[in-house]
Amino acid sequence: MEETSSAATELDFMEKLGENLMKTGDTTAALEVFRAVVIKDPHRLSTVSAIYNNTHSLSEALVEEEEYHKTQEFKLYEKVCREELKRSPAEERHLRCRYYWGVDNAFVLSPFKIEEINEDPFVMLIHDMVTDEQIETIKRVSMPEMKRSTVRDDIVGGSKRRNYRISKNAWIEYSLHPHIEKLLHVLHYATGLETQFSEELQVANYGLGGHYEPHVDFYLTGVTEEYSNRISTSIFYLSDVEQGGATAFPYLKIAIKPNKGTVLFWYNLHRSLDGDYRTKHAGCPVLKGSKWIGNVWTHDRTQFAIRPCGLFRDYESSWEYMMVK
Ligand SMILES: O=C(O)CCC(=O)C(=O)O
Ligand SMILES: [Fe+2]
Repeated sequence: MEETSSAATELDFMEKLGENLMKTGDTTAALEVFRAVVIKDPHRLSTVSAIYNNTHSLSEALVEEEEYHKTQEFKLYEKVCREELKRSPAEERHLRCRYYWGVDNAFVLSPFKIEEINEDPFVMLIHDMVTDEQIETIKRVSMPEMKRSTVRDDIVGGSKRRNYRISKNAWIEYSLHPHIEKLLHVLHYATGLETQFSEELQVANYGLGGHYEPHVDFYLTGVTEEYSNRISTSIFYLSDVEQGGATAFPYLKIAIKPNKGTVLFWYNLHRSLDGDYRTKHAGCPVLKGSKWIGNVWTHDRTQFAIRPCGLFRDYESSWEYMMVK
């Protein structure tokens, strides 16, 4: 429904009020105001999330990382990395391992080995999906291009180096080699997603102590029809890691150990295409060995055949995870 201009002004005002409450440090009150805004106009979820996240980090700009390290979220992340916090067998009992013949039964002769990791948000592992030959090619072409990783700055734009992400990475075009092209092709058959709407392959390498602290992969700002959001993440594990280096989801209590050739897949967005904050995840510190991964971020354009939207906006279920406590 179109907003009338007076409703818009009221919502603008409420957003400003929320922002000011954030600056005074009263995040609980701010969130209440933000929630009221989103209930009135769900389309404002992305602006409200951006205000929330921006103000949050701006107010802590100087000591941001130290402050973050004191939060419950960070403690949760550390526990999940150390495997001190896991789901109980009861919580996992509905999850299955199964063979999947792929879209159009195209892989009936060599079905995908799917291990369901979580139902909602959906997370799965696809075992033995990448061959050693493909992995060698990916490493060979990306090695000379590897540079210290940066992160996108949603506040002032651009990218910068941050201590919360210590690794090297390179962006590789799929068309560079048939082995790399095949990754996308197979990913389509395994997931049903139109993988032509994917970013270039991001190859990353973490050395000893390398890590990537909790974050979401979806964009908080800058999403347009032209540049859509990251509906899914697929992490191609290109090496094993002797110790540490799991991909951890603090709120889901899941830590996935890298296993060479396996792909970890999850949806970042709700069916309503709102960001799902339950998917916050991290690369735990590498304690021994070296970790290689390839990231494929597929965008949400024309994915409705495989993932139609629901009847209702479903962002509510992940709202509380937006706030870093
Ligand atoms: O290293 C990992 O396991 C996670 C990497 C990640 O989350 C990312 O590159 O966005
Ligand atoms: Fe990520």
